[in-house]
This record gives sequence, structure tokens and C-alpha cells, in this order.
Amino acid sequence: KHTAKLPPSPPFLPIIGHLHLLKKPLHHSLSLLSARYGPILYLRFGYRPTLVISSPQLAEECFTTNDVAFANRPSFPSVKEVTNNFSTLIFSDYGPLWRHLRKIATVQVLSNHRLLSSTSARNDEARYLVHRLFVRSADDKSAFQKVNVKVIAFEFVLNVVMGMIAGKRYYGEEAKDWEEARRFRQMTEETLALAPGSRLMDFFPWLRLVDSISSLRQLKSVVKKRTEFSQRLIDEIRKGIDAQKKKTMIGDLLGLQDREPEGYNDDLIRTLSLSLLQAGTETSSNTIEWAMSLLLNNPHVLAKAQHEIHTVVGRDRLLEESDVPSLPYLQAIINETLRLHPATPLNVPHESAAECIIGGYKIPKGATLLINIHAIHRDPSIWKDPTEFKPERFGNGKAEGLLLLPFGMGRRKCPGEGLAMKMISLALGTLIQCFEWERIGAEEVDMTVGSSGIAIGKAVRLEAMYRPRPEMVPLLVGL
Ligand code: HEM
Repeated sequence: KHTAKLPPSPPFLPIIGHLHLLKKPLHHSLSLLSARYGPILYLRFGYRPTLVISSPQLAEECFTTNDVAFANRPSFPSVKEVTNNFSTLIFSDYGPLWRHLRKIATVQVLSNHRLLSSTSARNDEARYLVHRLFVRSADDKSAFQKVNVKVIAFEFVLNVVMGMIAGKRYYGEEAKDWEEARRFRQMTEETLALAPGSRLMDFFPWLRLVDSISSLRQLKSVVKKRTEFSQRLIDEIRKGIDAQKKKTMIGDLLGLQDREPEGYNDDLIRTLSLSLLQAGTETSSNTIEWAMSLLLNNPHVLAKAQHEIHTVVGRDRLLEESDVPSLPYLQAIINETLRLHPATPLNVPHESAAECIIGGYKIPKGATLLINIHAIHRDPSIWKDPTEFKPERFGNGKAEGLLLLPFGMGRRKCPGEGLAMKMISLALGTLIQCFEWERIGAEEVDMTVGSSGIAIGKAVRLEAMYRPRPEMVPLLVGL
């Protein structure tokens, strides 16, 4: 309909299009192409037209005037298999099902009101976290002990999110279900390995039969595990083993199911539970791990954060969620971490539901949209010394006028932003308050990025040395 041209596009090959230009991690390859061809790129991944955006102005244009046009998710055949025909909150198209799921997730778990009423559970979880670390620390409390930071961050985050959804704690003294926690981790890893666009069939539909012989078996096995896991969560609460568990998202939804069985059936409760657990745990725990890695490579920042916490909170009580607004430097550290290492560097892919115009170019219907958040956050025309870790650039906790979009934008923006920021600041703040942290050796922490998936963490998991701060030992002993 429009006379406008398609966006710039590098030369491509028949059949594979531009796939030969891409290497892992994909956001790095796309940043290099954008540096050469400009902030709006039109590529072909096999048969799939793909729009790559790497400027804040163009990202805003996609998610303001054209937000509805881009509100769908791409219909990758591999995702169809894992998501029961795109029926999850993350991968459903913009429509009645998505609206229903999103409203429940927001009202039942992620609204400000719900987050406020679950504050004390998160404070308790932070206390358990530092208590577990204190108990595991060396007998001689002045000696350093090694810990895998990703593991402790994941334990904390999973306990918090699982507590809100199903009233369960997998890690801690009274927690019993280690085997179930192990199954969850394994299932999450297998699901992440099946990232959208990870299969040949996603780009070459005619290869579907060949690909599916190996892929479909694997996909079906993951689907089975996911269904069984989430149904167990529902069944436990339905049996009413623990009245406390009724005050959870699943408990609330089972109450609604009694009144409206179709609108709140088990399929819907399963898909919502899995969407929140899997969207919330890797992203948030990876961010805690990146933040700690950056702090270990920048001890002066760590010392400044510790000084702020000790000045504001003191040494006689543990930092709590309500302290965070008074800790602007801690918030600046988290913003700077999310700037340098956004948990989903290419956002979650969107798809155009109609032809539209972006940056004066014509974008056809059915184009996959990738927003290169990683490139936007490191644009030298916007950020001074873009690759350096400088929390100071956020002044009072926010960089005024600079577009930071680790949680996306528009109507599909992450609904878990509030919860994520609370969990990350609480965990990081209490870890800094209670313990001294050092690198394992003299070498800097390896900051190589993992290679595949939507949520990308570190390639090498962070191990660090820690010991209780002497002045915090009396408090830690009494926890
Ligand atoms: C550091 C932590 C997190 C980051 C950086 C993050 C980032 C994102 C991003 C970039 C998107 C895609 C937005 C778009 O499509 O434009 C997203 C979607 C989503 N996130 Fe998060 N997220 C985080 C934590 C969480 C948490 C804690 C939850 C809930 C427990 C959550 C639940 C979701 C859901 C359900 C969606 C899909 C929304 C939809 O399609 O409508 N996220 N997240």
C-alpha cells in the first residue's frame, strides 16, 4: 500500500537469506551489522523476514504509535509445540487469551497492592539467604569461603516466586522438596535450550519433517515434564494439605475455578504458573550474578555501596525492602548492571500484525521484530564511555532523559519489573551488608556472555570468596 522502501539490507544468499552472517551470541552479530548498515535493518532468517532495531528513537516508534501493530509474537513452529499452540502469556498473540492471562498475572501476583502485601515474605527470604550463607561459611569466621553466586541467587529468587505462586520453598532448613527443585532447574534449562528460533523448522518450513524426527521427540518430552510439574503444584493445593497455601496465586485461582470452571481451568493455571516461574527466575538471578561480577571487578563501587548501606541501615538490623528507596547508589548499581547486561539482550521477539511504517521505511505484515537492547544501551552517541561500569551516571538512581529498556516497552512490557527490582535490590543489598566479597584470584571475573537463548546469562558461572563482616557477626548469629 505504501510507496516507502524496505529498510536497508545487506546482500543475502538464496534460501538461507542472511543466516550465514550470524554468529552466537546473536546480539553481538546484529550489533556489528547495525554498526555497518544503520539502526534499522531488514534481514531474512531463512524464509522469515526480520526487522532489527538498534536506536532508542526507532524502538519508541515501534512501541508507541505502532504498538498494536507489533503486539503479536512470532509463530515459530518449535514454540507452538512447547506452548500448546501458543497458549502461554509470553507467546500468545495479542488477543482475548493474552488479555485474560495478563490481567490475572497482574491482579493476582504482580500488582503494587499484591507486591506490598508480600513484602514480609521477601524480607524473610533475604534473611534465610544470609543465614544459609553464614551457616555455610568457614568455621573460622575470619577465613574466606568459596560460593557459587548464581546458585544462591537462583535459590533466593525461586523461593520468592514459588512462594507467591504455590506457597512452596525449595531451599532452606525446613524445605523438603530438593528433588522437585532439581527437576524444576533441569526443566528450565531444557526449556531455555528450546529458545524460539533454535530449530531449523523455524526458518525452513520445508525442513519441518526432517527436523521434527529428532526435535519433536525432545520437545514433547519437555512439554510432558512441564505439564506434570505444574499439575503437581495445583493438585497439592487442591488437596488443601496446608491452608496457608490457599493464599497463593494458585489457591486464589482454584477459588475462582469453583465459581467459573471454564474461565479458570487447570490448563490456564498451569500455563500461568509456568510463565511466571520461568520468565522470572533466570532473568532475575542472572542479573544478581552480573551485578556481583561487576562489583568484584570494581571494588571501589562495592566499597561505596557498602558505605551507603551501613550509613542508612546500620549494623543492628538487616536491610529490608522498605530501605531500598533510601539507597540511591544501590539502585544505580542495578540500573547500570541492567544497562550493560540486559537479561534479554534482543528483547522477546514481536511480530507485525499489519504493514506499518518505521523510520520512514515500509515494514511488511508478518515481520519478526528484534529490538537490540544490548546495542541501544551501549550506543556511544547516548552514553559516555558506554562499555564502562559507572553507576554514578545514574545520579539519583535514574538517568534522566536516557532511554533504558531492559524490561521492554509498550503493552507487552514485562509485567514483573516491580517484583524483579525488589528481589534484585533486596538480595544484592543484604549480601553486601552482611559479607565481605573478593574474587577467587587476582584475575578479573570473566564477563563472557553465554551464547544462546532469549534470557542470556554469563558463559562462566560466578564463583566468589566471602566471609561475614566482623561487625555483622552478632546479628548473623542471632538470625
Ligand atoms: C531482571 C529481571 C527481568 C527482566 C530484565 C525482564 C525482561 C523482560 C522483557 C524484556 C520482556 C519482553 C517485553 C516485550 O516483549 O517487549 C519480558 C516479558 C515478560 N516478563 Fe520479564 N523480566 C524480568 C523479570 C520478570 C519477573 C520477575 C517476572 C514474573 C515473575 C516476569 C514476567 C514476564 C512475563 C510474564 C513476560 C511476558 C509479557 C507478555 O508477553 O505480555 N519477568 N520480561
